[in-house]
Amino acid sequence: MRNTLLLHHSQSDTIDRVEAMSSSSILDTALLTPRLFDNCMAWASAQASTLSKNDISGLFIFIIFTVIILNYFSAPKQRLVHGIPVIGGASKKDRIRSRERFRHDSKAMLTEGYFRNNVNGGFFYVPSPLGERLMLPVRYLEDLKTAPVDKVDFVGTFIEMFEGKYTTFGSRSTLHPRTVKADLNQHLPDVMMSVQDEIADCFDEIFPKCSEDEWTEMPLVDVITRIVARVSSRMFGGPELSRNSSWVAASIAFAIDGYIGAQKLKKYPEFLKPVASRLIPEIRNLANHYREAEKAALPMLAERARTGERPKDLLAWMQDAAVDEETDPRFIASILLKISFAAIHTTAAANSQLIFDLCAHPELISLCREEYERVADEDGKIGKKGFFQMHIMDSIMKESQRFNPLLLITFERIITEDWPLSDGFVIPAHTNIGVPAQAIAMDPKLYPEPETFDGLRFAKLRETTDDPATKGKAQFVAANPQSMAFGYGRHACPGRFFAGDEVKAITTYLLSHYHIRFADGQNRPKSMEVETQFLPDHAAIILCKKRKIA
Ligand code: HEM
Repeated sequence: MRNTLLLHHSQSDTIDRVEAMSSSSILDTALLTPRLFDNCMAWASAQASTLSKNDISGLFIFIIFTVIILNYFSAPKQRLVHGIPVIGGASKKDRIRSRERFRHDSKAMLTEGYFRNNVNGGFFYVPSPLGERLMLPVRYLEDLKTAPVDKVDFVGTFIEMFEGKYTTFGSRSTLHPRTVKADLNQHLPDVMMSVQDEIADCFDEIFPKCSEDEWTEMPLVDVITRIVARVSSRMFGGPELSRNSSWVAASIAFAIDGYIGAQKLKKYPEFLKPVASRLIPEIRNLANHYREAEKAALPMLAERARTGERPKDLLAWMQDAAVDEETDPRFIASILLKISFAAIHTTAAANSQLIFDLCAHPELISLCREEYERVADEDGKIGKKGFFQMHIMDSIMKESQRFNPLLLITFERIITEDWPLSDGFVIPAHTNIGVPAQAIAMDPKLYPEPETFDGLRFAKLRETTDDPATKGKAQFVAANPQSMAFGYGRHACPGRFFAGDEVKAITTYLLSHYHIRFADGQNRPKSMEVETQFLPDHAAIILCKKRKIA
């Protein structure tokens, strides 16, 4: 998910920061700051040489006690609005139990909240390890979609979710959203041409070798993630970057290490995190990934600065668009990792879910193949018009995402000061807000027979209406109050147009060259709930066989 990533600082010192971690954090937080903790520790160490063993133990107990007290009194307290239902019960005991439940049963809690309260325009709280999240009825999205970022904070949610103070996840730089919006989306047709070359190479090199006669087992999510990482790297920095296997490995591992590291760190109380973060191997690995990003990007940036060469890739657009501290090549290299976090696992998840759905509904596969034959150019590639004409594939992708979006909650924001809505309701400061995206997608008022997977649902809608707005809303890339998988408003995913074409191109290549199916008796793998995330089953295997192409 997600996601823009990195702290607000002159990011040239990212590696040092990860290594020295908390010593110079500039993130303001009402929780105990790492600096305070480090200062305490430094002072204690200085004193230790002159003290006895008993004195030292006493000193440490005193420091930890002081820290806990400071932490308690300085932590921002969430104020619950009286009268808004809390899923699982409003008493303190119930909320503590529900916060735990949210870790693995979030979908049911959000469904319960939405269909009992929100569907008719009511708010509800869903307890989670981050506190009681306030779920908003979508009519309030208009009040919030362009709110100032310091009052309705998007990046803060990543910093909280991924322990950004220690993992560096969560960037307040706008360089990458800016360039994705302004440059990538504008040059998408050109980019997609080279991306399709990369896909063919990826299938040759990464996809398991299959015969035409026997079915071969394939761990789908792993293979697709490696393909998406390479294909995305082609867009980030051309063939030089996509063929750099150390970079590609780092771009995949960065997200995994950051994610696992954050999960491990969450088990510690706030005041121990500055120390614990230095001991968690995954968080320590992040510094290596930054080094790898610099090793890959710095020579490319230097060469391009020397020759004035400007290939059509994100690295070049970022180099041109960078201002002030963003112009530091080490900063640009670090942003490459942030954008790969936003782009790779998100797209790989959507693509894997789509392939699971195609295996579960094999009748759709032949429709996709026929559609590809209709829209492909003579050389087999898909052009701008062709991508747009792929209504069937687009529809299946959207239906697949309706059932299995990557995020159960989107439009996640932290309200930093009391924020009045247009009807006078005030969201209290320090509230995490969001919209239950997956529950909305199952609302029968919006989607008739929502529990039925109808791959052609959106294609039929596009064919049976003359209304351009309805046609637009039926597209995979639509971001509106009924389709919240890509968020909404000022931060709605700017990479969704690339992601949509990338998934179409990868899946079309797969279907044209291979047969796919589940093993006999195998059901569609269920997604895994991890708090707000709804992840494709990484252990699931599908079968594939090379197609005989006449
Ligand atoms: C199917 C794949 C993807 C999904 C499901 C997805 C989902 C999202 C979501 C839910 C948000 C937050 C929106 C909000 O809260 O309003 C977001 C933001 C973002 N996404 Fe994506 N994303 C995907 C692919 C990509 C790709 C391929 C890129 C880059 C090329 C990308 C770049 C970004 C960026 C930069 C942001 C932050 C925007 C900002 O700071 O204003 N995403 N994405």
